Amino acid sequence: MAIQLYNTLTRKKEPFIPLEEGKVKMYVCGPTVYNYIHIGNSRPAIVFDTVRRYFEFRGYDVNFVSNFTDVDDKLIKAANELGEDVPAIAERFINAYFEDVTALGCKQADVHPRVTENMDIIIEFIASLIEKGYAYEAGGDVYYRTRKFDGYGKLSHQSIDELKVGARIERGEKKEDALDFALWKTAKEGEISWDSPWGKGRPGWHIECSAMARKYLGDTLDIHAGGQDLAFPHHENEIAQSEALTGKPFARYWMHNGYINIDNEKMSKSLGNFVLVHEIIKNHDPQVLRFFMLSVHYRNPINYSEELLENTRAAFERLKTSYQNLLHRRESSTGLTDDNCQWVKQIDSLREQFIKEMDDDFNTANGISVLFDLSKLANQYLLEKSTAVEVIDRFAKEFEELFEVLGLKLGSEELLDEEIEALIEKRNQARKDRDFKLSDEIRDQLKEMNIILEDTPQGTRWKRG
Ligand SMILES: Nc1ncnc2c1ncn2[C@@H]1O[C@H](COP(=O)(O)OP(=O)(O)OP(=O)(O)O)[C@@H](O)[C@H]1O
Ligand SMILES: [Zn+2]
Repeated sequence: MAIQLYNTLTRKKEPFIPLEEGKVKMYVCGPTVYNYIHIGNSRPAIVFDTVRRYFEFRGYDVNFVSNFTDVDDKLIKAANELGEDVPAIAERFINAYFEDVTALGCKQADVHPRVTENMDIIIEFIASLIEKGYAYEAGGDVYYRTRKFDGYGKLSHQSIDELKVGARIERGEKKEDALDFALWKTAKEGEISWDSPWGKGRPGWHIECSAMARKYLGDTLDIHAGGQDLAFPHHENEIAQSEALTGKPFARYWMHNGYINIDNEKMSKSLGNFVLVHEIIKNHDPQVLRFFMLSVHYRNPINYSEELLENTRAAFERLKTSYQNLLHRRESSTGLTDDNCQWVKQIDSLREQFIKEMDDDFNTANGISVLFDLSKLANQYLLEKSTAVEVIDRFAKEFEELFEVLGLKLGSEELLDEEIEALIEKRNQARKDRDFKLSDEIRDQLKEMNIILEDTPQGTRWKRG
């Protein structure tokens, strides 16, 4: 069966049918790089990285493009406030973005295009829209003629008349109609700018994605994605721009992630109720944050609190401990045992269950439940008197593959200090009990994780090797 995904455009779950067999062309709106990302901003990064990984796991070749908005009003404002220039700020926060999302287990996109490096195609795009009558110049600005585009409102399911109610013409704007939006903004004195047929200025926010998505993925994409707040007006405007230019559907499937809230309010920079990823990962394993995020279906809201994050840590550790215990047991395991088939069958059926859950609109929450079932099954197996290498390996491989799909690491290199100390405590107890086999096993386990023990008269000391 095909992967089913919820399409904001049709408000239905639909089977995913790629434009080109075996391929997925996917564009995710990236950050405006004027600050560190907060936990809310990290949700689309984690969610759509997982979507990409899952498509790859199911054998698709994914072309994944995610932009950086490296010039816009917010960046210009930040530059003025900090007394720095826009490119310096953008560079700093692009680096910070990579650092944060890499820590969260996100792979780099195939292309991370930047607005400032694509000015030529953006200007060309706007010029073509003017030529076709979908845009007009007014005093150095260029606006999109919203009413001219028939399907306007189809993504956010609003009619032009409903939209008209909320629309205003701000002072100084030279729009023909309150619904029109800016494609090009004339530069104010001293502002960063680029030459264009309409004078010095910079592009509006929406046009950049239409132009860059087209350059890297073509006229029609399989999937276009971003946070729920982007559906309107950003994505609605992207559709208007792209479809007016090409006459073809811009994206076949639109995916939107739900909000991270704090006290039931959207986490956002403007409300000031945000927690930066950069800060939180100083005291919390970033993998736990990823696990936390994936424990909820991507379209549901998450009410964030540090306490909740802390609670998921124990659950995540339980999964990893099962895996570690399997690896340990491998050495003392034998060849085939009589009931191998039974266990392998059960593992197979859990794998199938995981795929079924993920095929259903990337239900990572249920996928993670299946991982807990796998862990329970593994723990049960480890209670058997004798265990077979073959079964242990099968369990271990399943853990490794399914963790990889979710971008989670089983790696012991992330052992926290407390975990190391707990293992040392366990080893001390084993030595008191004169269980030298166990105490040596723990020493070896720690050694494998690059932790070196030193027994001194004052007790056991440890260091990372
Ligand atoms: N609280 C949130 N929960 C989930 N996704 C969010 C949240 N806030 C922003 N996003 C998403 O983060 C991505 C990056 O957005 P962008 O850099 O434009 O953030 P922003 O709009 O400046 O953030 P803010 O909303 O805090 O002002 C977008 O896909 C956006 O939808
Ligand atoms: Zn966009």
